[in-house]
Amino acid sequence: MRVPFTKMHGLGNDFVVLDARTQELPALERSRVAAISDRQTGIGCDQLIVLEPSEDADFRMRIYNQDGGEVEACGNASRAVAILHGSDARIETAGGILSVSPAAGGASVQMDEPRFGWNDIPLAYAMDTLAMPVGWDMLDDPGAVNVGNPHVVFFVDNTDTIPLDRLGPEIENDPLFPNRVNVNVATVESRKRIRLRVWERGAGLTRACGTGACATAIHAMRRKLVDSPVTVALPGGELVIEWREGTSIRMTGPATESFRGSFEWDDYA
Ligand SMILES: N[C@H](CCC[C@H](N)C(=O)O)C(=O)O
Repeated sequence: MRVPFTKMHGLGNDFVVLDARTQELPALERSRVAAISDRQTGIGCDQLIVLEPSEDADFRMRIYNQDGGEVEACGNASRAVAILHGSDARIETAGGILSVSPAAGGASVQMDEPRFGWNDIPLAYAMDTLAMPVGWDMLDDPGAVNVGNPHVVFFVDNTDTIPLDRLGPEIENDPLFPNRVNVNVATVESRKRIRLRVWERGAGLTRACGTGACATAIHAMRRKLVDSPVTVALPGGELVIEWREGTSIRMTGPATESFRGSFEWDDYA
């Protein structure tokens, strides 16, 4: 079966988007997701995105990490799908309902309120998620935020000096995080600007992470280090995050359609 796809990215965090709203697709096994996502032997992407019909929203967006695992949220993909859809939409995800509005060259995304309870992240045992008494090597005193998916946030003097390729997987897979975790290392440059690098659960180092930018901005606001809105500068570019305690999160930034193609379903088992 020939399957059309759209290759997209948000600040270099890239996606293969399959539209199952009009074309029925067989179930996606982990191995097939990993094969399609593989940059050497497959099409290559950080996440595989599948659009489906929805009872509760305009459509549903399923998100699969490069390792084949299905997850709850993907901020950059939400903006990419918004421009693909071409008009305002409510999108159902496993992490909640999103409202997206495409604009010139990008989109803004309204997401559910963040959650901070230790068992909402989730963590394996109770602790204060605003100042967690844990550390790994030079990374300590983190915060944890769930923005549909789980994030841990460390503030450091200079993000470029952190060996995230080594510490990222160690923290991602630590038993403290029963669902694993996305690892954010951030430098607060001013009350209006944060620099961020992310080791993503199930995808590794990416050029940008939309939910990571949201989680990091919110944690910095909770610690009174930045104001809202704040600009988050990732290796791939900048996002603007707005949030007030007790309200939903708004993320605004670019998204791009790279190219369209098709593949033979049975080529990726
Ligand atoms: N790795 C993330 C999913 C993708 C998030 C990232 N690509 C974004 O833009 O939010 C997770 O396992 O929760």
